[in-house]
Order: sequence, then structure tokens, then C-alpha cells
Amino acid sequence: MTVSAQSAVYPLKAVRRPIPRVLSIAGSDPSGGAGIQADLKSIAANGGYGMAVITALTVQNTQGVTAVHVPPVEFLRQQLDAISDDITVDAVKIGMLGDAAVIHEVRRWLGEARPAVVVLDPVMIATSGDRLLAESAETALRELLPLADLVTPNLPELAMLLGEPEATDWASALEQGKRLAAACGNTVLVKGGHLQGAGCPDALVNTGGVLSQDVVEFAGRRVETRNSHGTGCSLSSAMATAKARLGDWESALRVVKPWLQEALIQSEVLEVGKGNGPIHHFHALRHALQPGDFAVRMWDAAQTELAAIYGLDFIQHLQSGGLSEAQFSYYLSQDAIYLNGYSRVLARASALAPNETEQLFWARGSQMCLEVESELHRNWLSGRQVSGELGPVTKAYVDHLLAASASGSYAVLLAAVLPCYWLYAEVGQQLHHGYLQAGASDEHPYADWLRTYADEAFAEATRKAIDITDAAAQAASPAERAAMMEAFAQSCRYETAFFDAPRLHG
Ligand SMILES: Nc1ncnc2c1ncn2[C@@H]1O[C@H](COP(=O)(O)OP(=O)(O)O)[C@@H](O)[C@H]1O
Ligand SMILES: Cc1ncc(COP(=O)(O)OP(=O)(O)O)c(N)n1
Repeated sequence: MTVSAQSAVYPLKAVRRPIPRVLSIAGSDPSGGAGIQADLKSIAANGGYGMAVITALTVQNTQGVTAVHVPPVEFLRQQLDAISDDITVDAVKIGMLGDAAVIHEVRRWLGEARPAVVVLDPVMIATSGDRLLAESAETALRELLPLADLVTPNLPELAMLLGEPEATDWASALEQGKRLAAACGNTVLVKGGHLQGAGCPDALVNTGGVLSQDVVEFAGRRVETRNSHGTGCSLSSAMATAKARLGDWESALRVVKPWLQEALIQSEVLEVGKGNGPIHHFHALRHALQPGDFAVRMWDAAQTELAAIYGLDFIQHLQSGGLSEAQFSYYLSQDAIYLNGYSRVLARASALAPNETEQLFWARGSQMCLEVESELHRNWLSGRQVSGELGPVTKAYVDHLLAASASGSYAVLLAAVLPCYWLYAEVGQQLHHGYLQAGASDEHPYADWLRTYADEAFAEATRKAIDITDAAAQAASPAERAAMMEAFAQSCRYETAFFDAPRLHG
């Protein structure tokens, strides 16, 4: 028996360039939405290493192009040679070329360097209507087309290259795509961006049998936005990158089209310029959570429940002293039962803790719950007429905590236990403050209880519990963070229900 490079049971894909080295030969857009600036972002966002040789400088923003400067072609050639003499170029994207001299120089270089993948975006006129290619250079550009593997004209460019009127419907656009592909002997990416309607399709067209069929269509929804500056540049450089990574044009467009669609959808967050703004190339990048960020999110999520708690009869009557003895006793008895369950859950947090400091913190919390429970029985419940039966809210709350503890996620468990620290400490401070402001009378029937709320040790433990939960969120995956928020919000709701339970069940 021999060991084979291929698995007999699993068809391994051929190894391709994991991070392709992609060169953009294009003009500069100082506003960053199109040209080489867009290409470099697009290449990086699609998993490539980007390089750029600048053909022309434009004076441009989101409102249009006001000037173009084409540097000497000798200097362009030096840049191209500097790259190909040193670096293996896995794919090239060609964009704005400016004039015929630049086109000839790029053509000569392509003939010598022979990069494996060449995508040509035949940039002629910007969406703003400004010329990016001298009229006299159109013939030279047509002659360059056969040197590309993929050509990506928009509909006005497709018409111009064929010398035909611009297509106004998708079927005619595809027919034009076929004619151009046949004439150039390569693949044409026909783009539906300039059509009207709710859809925005694209299609790969090749009449030479290279694709799975002559026309491979990719449906897409039109995004309602003005921010389409540089979509053509971004698409062509993304295609060059994805082709080098994935091996064929169809696989490439299958990943690039949804990426571009999302970049258009998310473009609003960038707020760049007063005209046609850029797309959001890095929409998939989530910013790393900073210390304190998750605590803020939890605090925001707790606001509705805190407001509800402050509005409860139980809290207002506890504050004023008008709370019935029966309701207060019910609350104390359920608190004692709850603390016993809560203690077990904190012991589980201690067992899951990643380090000794946190292990000790939760173990101390667990022990403290049992001490407070026995204190409740010794000092507050003895002599009171209470049933000691498990109430429905207490049961539901403890069941929720046990479920979080059974999830096996330390972070989710902490998010579930935190409201009992945080909301209780907040409510306690408010009640204590109100009691002091009202004169801290010894005559208040719940004076002894209200005084216990000012416990600084508990406030300190709460701050520590928030810090630990916040740090656990930083280490958690996005899905785990979502589960944390869910667990936290549910416990907040139970905190409200717990304070309201004496009214309903007491
Ligand atoms: N409003 C839009 N919604 C969704 N996709 C769009 C939109 N505008 C353009 N696209 C996509 O952007 C890419 C570039 O299209 P197009 O606008 O036709 O080219 P260019 O930017 O070269 O003028 C294509 O994949 C097209 O489908
Ligand atoms: C420097 C530069 N190159 C190309 C373009 C055209 O960009 P494109 O992606 O074709 O689309 P619009 O920006 O015209 O919508 C450009 N503007 N600048």
C-alpha cells in the first residue's frame, strides 16, 4: 500500500494561492472611492495582497473629476518593472489608462511579464460624466482587450467598444456581451448597474466553452443608494483577487457579488462627501470590543427594566413605608429560596472560571449567598408568618440561571447572573438614598432593611462582577455575545418580576 497525495474518500480541492499578490494598474482617486485607492481596499477585503502602479492622477471627489495628470510613461514602465522584477504577480487588474501612450506601455509590459490572470476594466467615462480616457485612445484600448482574460465594461463602455447604441434592457446587454466576448476571445462580465428596475443582475459571458454555459447569470437586488462611486473599480479588482484564490470566474463572482451588494448596503455608515459616496469595502470587519464596551451595551439593555422596577408598587411602597407586612414577608421568603439556588449557580461559575482570581471571586459570592440566606432566616423570617413555598417567579428565575449554567459557556452564565448584582445594587442605592433624603427616620417600618442597602462591599463586588463579565465578552465569539445579551436581558426581566411577585403571589 502507498500513501497518495489525494484522499480516496474526500475530493480535496487543488491548492491555490491563499493570499494572492494582486497588482492594480490604475489611476488615483484622492477621495478614496475609486481608482487604485478602491482597488487596494477591495483586494484586501477579498483576501489578497494589493500592489499599485499609478497610471494617472485625478483631481476628484464624490462630486466629480476636475483635472487629470498623466505622468511620463517612462516612469510608469519603471514602476511596472520594479514590481515584476521582484514579485510574482498572481493577478493584474487594469483600470484607468488615461491616454494611448500609457495603453501601449502597459501592453508591452503585459507581453513580457505575462501575469497569470488579467482583468481589464475599460474605464472611459466616470459616472459623473467626466472623461478618464482621451477620445483618441479608444482604438488603442480596443486593441488591448484580447490581452485580458476578463473584461468588465459597464453598459455605456460595452456599447462604445462595439460601436453600437447602449443597451437599455438586460437581454440586449447580454447579446452585446456575447459579441464582445467572441470578438476578443475572452470572458466578458456584463454588468446591470446602469439599467433601471429592482434587480441588478450581472453575467459572465464566454462563447468559447470556458464557462459552464455561454452565459452564466447572477441575479442581484438593486440597492437604493447614491453611494455607487467606484463600484466598477471595486468589482474588477475583487474579481482578479477571487479568481487567483478560487481558480475560476464563476466561483469568483459567486463570492464577490454578495460582498459588493453588502458594501453598497453598508455604505451609508461611511458618510463620505456630498455627492456619490464610496462603498464600504470592509463591511465584514467587526471592530474588536474594547474594555467597557459590553458593559455599556448591558447597561443600555437594562434601562427599560430598571424604569419598570422603579415604577412598581412594591418598590414605591417599600420606599414610603406603606408596603404591607404580608408582601414584605413574601419577598423575604422568596429571596431566601432564590439565594440558595443562586449560590449553586455562582459555584458553577467558579468551577468554569478561567483563572484562580475569578474562581475565588465567584466562590466567595456563592458562600456569601448562603450566609445572607441564613441571616434572612435568623433575623428577618423568624417570627414572621411565611409559607416558605417556592413561588412561580422564583422558580422561573432559578430555572433560567440553571439553564445558563448548563449551557457550558462561562460568559453566558456570567451575563445571566449579573443582573442580580447590578440591578439589585442600583435599586438598593436608590432606595437607600430616598430613605436618607426623607430624614432616615427610625419610625420607618422598613428602616433596618433600607439601611442594609448601602453596603459598600456589595457595590464593590458588583463592580468586579461587571468587569469580569465585560472581559468574558471580549474573549467571546459574536454568537456567544448575542447569547450573553439574551441571557442578561432575560435575567433583567426576572428581576422586575421578582419585585412584583409579592403583589401577585404574596
Ligand atoms: N444600486 C446597485 N445595487 C446593487 N448593485 C449595484 C448597484 N449599482 C451597481 N451595482 C453593481 O456594481 C457593479 C458595477 O456595476 P456598474 O454600475 O454597471 O459599473 P460601473 O461602476 O463600471 O459603472 C456590478 O456588479 C453591478 O451589478
Ligand atoms: C481614478 C479613477 N478610476 C476609475 C474611475 C471610475 O470608477 P468606476 O468604478 O468605473 O465608477 P464611477 O466611480 O465612475 O461610478 C474613477 N472615477 N476614477
